[in-house]
Amino acid sequence: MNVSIVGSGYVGTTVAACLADLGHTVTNVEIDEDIVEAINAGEAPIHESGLAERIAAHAGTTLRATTNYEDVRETDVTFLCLPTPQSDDGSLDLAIMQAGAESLGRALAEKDDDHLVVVKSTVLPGTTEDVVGPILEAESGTEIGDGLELAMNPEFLRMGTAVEDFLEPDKVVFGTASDEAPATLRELYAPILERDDTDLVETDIREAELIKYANNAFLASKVSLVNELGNIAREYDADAYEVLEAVGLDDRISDRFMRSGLGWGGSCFPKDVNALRAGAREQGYDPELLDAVVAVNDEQPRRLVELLAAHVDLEGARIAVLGLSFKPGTDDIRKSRALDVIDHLTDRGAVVVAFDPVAIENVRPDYPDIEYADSAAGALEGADGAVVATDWPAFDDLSFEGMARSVVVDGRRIDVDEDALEVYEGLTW
Ligand SMILES: NC(=O)C1=CN([C@@H]2O[C@H](COP(=O)(O)OP(=O)(O)OC[C@H]3O[C@@H](n4cnc5c(N)ncnc54)[C@H](O)[C@@H]3O)[C@@H](O)[C@H]2O)C=CC1
Ligand SMILES: O=C(O)[C@H]1O[C@H](OP(=O)(O)OP(=O)(O)OC[C@H]2O[C@@H](n3ccc(=O)[nH]c3=O)[C@H](O)[C@@H]2O)[C@H](O)[C@@H](O)[C@@H]1O
Repeated sequence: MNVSIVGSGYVGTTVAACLADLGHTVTNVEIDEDIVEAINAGEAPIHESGLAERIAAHAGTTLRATTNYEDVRETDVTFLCLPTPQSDDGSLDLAIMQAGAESLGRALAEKDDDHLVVVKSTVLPGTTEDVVGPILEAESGTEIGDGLELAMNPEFLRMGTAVEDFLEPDKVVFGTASDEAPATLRELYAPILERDDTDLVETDIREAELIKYANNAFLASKVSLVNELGNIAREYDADAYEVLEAVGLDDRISDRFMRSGLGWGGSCFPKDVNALRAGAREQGYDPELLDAVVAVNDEQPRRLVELLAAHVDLEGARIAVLGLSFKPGTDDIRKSRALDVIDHLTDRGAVVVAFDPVAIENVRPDYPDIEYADSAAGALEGADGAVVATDWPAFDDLSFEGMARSVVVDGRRIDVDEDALEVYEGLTW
């Protein structure tokens, strides 16, 4: 099938490369010329395992990128993979989606054949039909249902394992409002749907939109609940990891997303939980539980720094921060809990020396006044204390030798030889 993908970030680039791998012909429409150039040169514009080789294999044949929206006319289906960030008040900001829909609609005005537009971005219920649809109709001069079809197909991939998650998902969700769209989507996803482990959910557009938010809200809530239980466990001098490992043996609960500590960050959970809270309020419902989920998450970095302050006078102290990315396996620092830890430390007068295997250059512009080290050992050298903010595997079994005082507060439960340290505190154990 001939497919166009608007927006070539984490989702758009991954989906494009994977669809090309499944045998489709794919055009990425992207406003960033550097990204377009990279893809056309056969290079991955972002770091994701398995992505570079797929782009290299298909670029120039069945995969190409362009800044020209008119190229969508050569395709049968367009996926919108544009950012849906949060506004200052936490609500969903649709400005980029609206601009993208306008450009797409204008390009489709000159197309005679039928076209299917699929929203893949995370959007609140009603956005596809009440915002994107009317813009497409107005700009293209074609009515939905009469040459133009709409569908919603949320994406559940995680950063760091994006390719694997897209090609081997637990579920695929199609939200449609016509008879033709499901058949087209089934054909497009055929090899993925043929897997025994992939469930297909076919539903209406509103449900598909909400499934995505409910999914993220559930996972973020699970981690906040695990953190609250971890905080309580610590008060009782109990080990939350042992407790929750046992709890996770219950099939109804599962052992995944059970790691307590510094909390959840990233470009998705924070903005999506906030958009759902703001959207719920707009609909007249007060989402008290989701408010608490965010409140618990926001407290964990402060709690970590309090634990350290119980052992080290932070004013003027040299503190190593190990890990900056919002989780291991990525250089993404958006809403990383590590940044909150750094803010609390510097507010209390500490001298921060940070290390991360890949994310330092993303942090430096916003934090030019802290120190950065080339290695974990370099960050620890002469430090009066250390905090673990990201569970990079490379931090397991680290030697904390060289610290002025080996006081370590761990927010992520890495493997540590506690007996070799003066003080070792786990945030929730
Ligand atoms: N990053 C992730 O792991 C996941 C993200 N999502 C959702 O997918 C959507 C996209 O997210 P990401 O790929 O992370 O965003 P991103 O920010 O990585 O990429 C978006 C791309 O769109 C481009 N763009 C902006 N305006 C444009 C326009 N008018 N025309 C063409 N291109 C334009 C940007 O230059 C950028 O390359 C969001 O709604 C997000 O919530 C869903 C599942 C996973
Ligand atoms: O909507 C999205 O964009 C994506 O958001 C998350 O994916 P991602 O943000 O890449 O990362 P996760 O692996 O879910 O981790 C999110 C945060 O939760 C934290 N976490 C996760 C699991 C856990 O047990 N404990 C924990 O603190 C991580 O450290 C990280 O900060 C979801 O897992 C994806 O399914 C979804 O598609």
